[in-house]
Amino acid sequence: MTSDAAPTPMMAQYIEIKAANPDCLLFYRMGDFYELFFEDAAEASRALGITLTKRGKHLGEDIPMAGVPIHAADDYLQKLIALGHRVAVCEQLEDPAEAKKRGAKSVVKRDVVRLITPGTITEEALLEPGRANYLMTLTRIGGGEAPDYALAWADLSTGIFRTSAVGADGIEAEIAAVEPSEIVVADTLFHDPAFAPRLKRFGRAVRPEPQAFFDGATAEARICRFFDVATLEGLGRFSRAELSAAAALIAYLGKTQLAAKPMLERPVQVSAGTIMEIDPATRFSLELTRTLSGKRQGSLLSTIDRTVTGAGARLLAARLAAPLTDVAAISARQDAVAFFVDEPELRRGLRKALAGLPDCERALSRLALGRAGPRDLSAVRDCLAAALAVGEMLPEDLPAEMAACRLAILALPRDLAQTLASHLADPAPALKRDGGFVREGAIAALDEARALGENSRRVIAELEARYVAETGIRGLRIKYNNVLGYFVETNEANAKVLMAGENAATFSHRQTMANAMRFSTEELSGLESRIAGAVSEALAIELACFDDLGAAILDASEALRAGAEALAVLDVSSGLAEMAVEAGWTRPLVDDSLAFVIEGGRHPVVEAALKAGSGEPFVANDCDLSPRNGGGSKGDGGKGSIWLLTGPNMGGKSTFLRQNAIIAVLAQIGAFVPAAKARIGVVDRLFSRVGASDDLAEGRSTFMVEMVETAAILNQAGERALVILDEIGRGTATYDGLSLAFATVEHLHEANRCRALFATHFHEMTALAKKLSRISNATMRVKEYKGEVIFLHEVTAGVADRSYGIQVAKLAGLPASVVARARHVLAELERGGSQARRTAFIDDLPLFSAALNRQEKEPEAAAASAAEKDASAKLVEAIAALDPDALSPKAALEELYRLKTLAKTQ
Ligand SMILES: Nc1ncnc2c1ncn2[C@@H]1O[C@H](COP(=O)(O)OP(=O)(O)OP(=O)(O)O)[C@@H](O)[C@H]1O
Repeated sequence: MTSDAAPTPMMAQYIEIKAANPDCLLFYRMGDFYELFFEDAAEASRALGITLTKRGKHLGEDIPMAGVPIHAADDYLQKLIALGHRVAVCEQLEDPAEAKKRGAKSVVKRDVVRLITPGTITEEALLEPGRANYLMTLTRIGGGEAPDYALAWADLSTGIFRTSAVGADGIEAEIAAVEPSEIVVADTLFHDPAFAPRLKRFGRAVRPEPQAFFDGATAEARICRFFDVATLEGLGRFSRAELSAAAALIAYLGKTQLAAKPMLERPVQVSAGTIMEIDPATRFSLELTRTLSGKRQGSLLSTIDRTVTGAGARLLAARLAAPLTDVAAISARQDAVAFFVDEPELRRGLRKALAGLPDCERALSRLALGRAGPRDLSAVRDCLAAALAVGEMLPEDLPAEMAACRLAILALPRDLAQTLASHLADPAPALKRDGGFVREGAIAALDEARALGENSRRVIAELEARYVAETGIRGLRIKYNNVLGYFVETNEANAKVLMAGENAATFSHRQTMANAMRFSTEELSGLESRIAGAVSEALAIELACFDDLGAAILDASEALRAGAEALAVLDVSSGLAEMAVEAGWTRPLVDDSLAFVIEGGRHPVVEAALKAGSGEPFVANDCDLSPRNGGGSKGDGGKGSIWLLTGPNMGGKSTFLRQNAIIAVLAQIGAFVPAAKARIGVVDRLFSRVGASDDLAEGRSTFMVEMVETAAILNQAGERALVILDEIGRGTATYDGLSLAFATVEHLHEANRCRALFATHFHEMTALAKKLSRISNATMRVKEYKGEVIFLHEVTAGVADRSYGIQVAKLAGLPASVVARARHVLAELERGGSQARRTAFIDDLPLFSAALNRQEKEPEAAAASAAEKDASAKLVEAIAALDPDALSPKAALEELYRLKTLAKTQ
């Protein structure tokens, strides 16, 4: 390296730190900015639209640089994280003055204090209020035929920590239910060609880390160390895979949070079988949390969400992602909703008390991580006050779930609430570094220091007036800047007065400016140190108060968390009650039977959309998939029924299918449902295949995706499953499709024996109702009026007489000539007859005859192709050229062979 190529000490430090964090954008702290260099600068400039500049040279080349000011860093971080970047935050670890003491050229000590990754953010500005932000680890233990898998997930911003052992088949379903922002897997699993394709669907969220993070042998010890316990026995019986996943999560937190220790609750096991399994395709097609186009607005969650706090919205999302299967637990939740339905006054009062509350759970997490500001303290204060007010509202006699909430609220520390209320100013500033967040009158010493600061300012004003009087200079001013501190300023002409005679002893010259001169005086310096002392003393008192309040909050964190959770539960229950009252929902009966009876069911999202749009009413429909002889478990009674639904396009089939699945989901999260009456025997697994989707990223066509998903259903659905299938087999040739649809329904009936809804355009299938005992036909009613079709959206028993596809096509704006032509073809086809006759009809039709003529002529045309003509001509020529008389017998034989070869080439 030549001397001009040697990096400056600072650049050498940068390069070293960057080398240790190669996969992150490095935010390198320099004064009031985070600077980025080299490729990082170019990337950040592209992603954030910030200016790319340069600073010095490295190896003879300019060093690209881009910077973001500290105060705006959160906004920039948010964008980078949303784009899938990871950011290493490198801070100055000492005062620059300290570094200077070591020598003029020494560099301020810096190091990375935190890696910001999508799954580990905690800042309010980077998080969505109503959405949990999960970091997840996936572990595989044991090779061979049957390895064990487990997941662990945690929300750093709220402290939730869960583990779950999963079967190999259920991994994607469980990941989809949690919707993590980041999934950490061992690099060996990440690169395993047999497993890697399964991770592909989660895209950039998946992150490989060293296998050592997942080491099973040290897992338990690592977890115990983190929670400072001697054994995990009291927490449940975790499988080895679960321990490995939980320990890996803790290891990853160590790597990203470095010194700071997040406040996680002890891990809670989510045991298989307690939650309705819903695979990713079903979640997608039912639009539970996102619409088919990926938006939150318009999903089931956004339609039913009447919560008024961020924590409530998160809890509702979590409940919707994991409907229960335990009847008692469902009924306990229903009791709470029912209570709020019956108590409108209390519901309103409670929702008013909770509305707009800050996020206490997230404030607590930031406090534990040492990243809190004054507003986090005031968030705790406000939540505590609201919780205590809610506690007053709640009567003693409550359903179990609410009674538990009330107990948690009553256990909240009232003295802390008082301390916070009496100490914190309102509103609080965002940053603690400038003080101003402690209320006047809270701490006597602080009031004194502040008064001194204030007084000193008054004394300065008095001093200025005195100097003016004494010197007779009216333009004399006392000013302040960071370099000189307080100083006296006059213009040049007046300065002479200050420098002459007696004045010269008082005013000592400090600085000459373009049109002013600056002086200091002893009195002024004395005052200045008194003021500075008072201000810094006041700040020190405030910061100490911040620490004390923070420590007091953390001491009570368990109770506070429980209280915050209680408020979230009350928010969800009262929100669901609000929804139920607003939209006329009812409490479903959920039991252990196999019943599935919905009377007057509605699709909440379509109904809301109709209301907001055309204002048309939604037509309610019944559905009954119960076993034929009641809900028993013997004989036919133990097997669910199947409805075969036919009807016109746009008739409302998909809506009907989906609404029944959605009602089952709502019932099992403990909500009321959009139906006049409903009885649902617990559904343990929900499958929905509605609508087509390509999976081009994985190289699968629409039909292939449909078959893969159908295969999953037929292989996995047990008798407690609910299966919704829409137009299976439509993506291939008619007969193939029809045969597949037939076989699928037969399999559902005979092998899976589950409750199912099956919509189809193959009217031939309705014959199955005669053959299979638990199949019924249902259809969407339509009316025809003057050749137009009117959709009644009404489901009735029976079979659709036709599909009305052409009428729908006309509504869609197909050219009139095409519609007329299609009617004509249809009429001919419907005249029926044998396949041969039908083909003959079609052949007679003008368009088809044209096509046919072309087809018939095609063989001739082919025969007359140039190449063939050439070959025949050659053969004729060769025969003509022969002179049999002139040939010996041997030559004649040779000629014969030659002709034969010529003929073969034709
Ligand atoms: N019960 C209902 N009451 C009122 N309007 C409805 C009802 N069901 C469906 N609709 C309206 O009809 C439209 C079409 O419904 P849907 O997509 O369910 O039809 P479909 O029979 O599945 O059609 P296709 O066979 O073409 O997929 C919906 O977007 C909605 O506006």
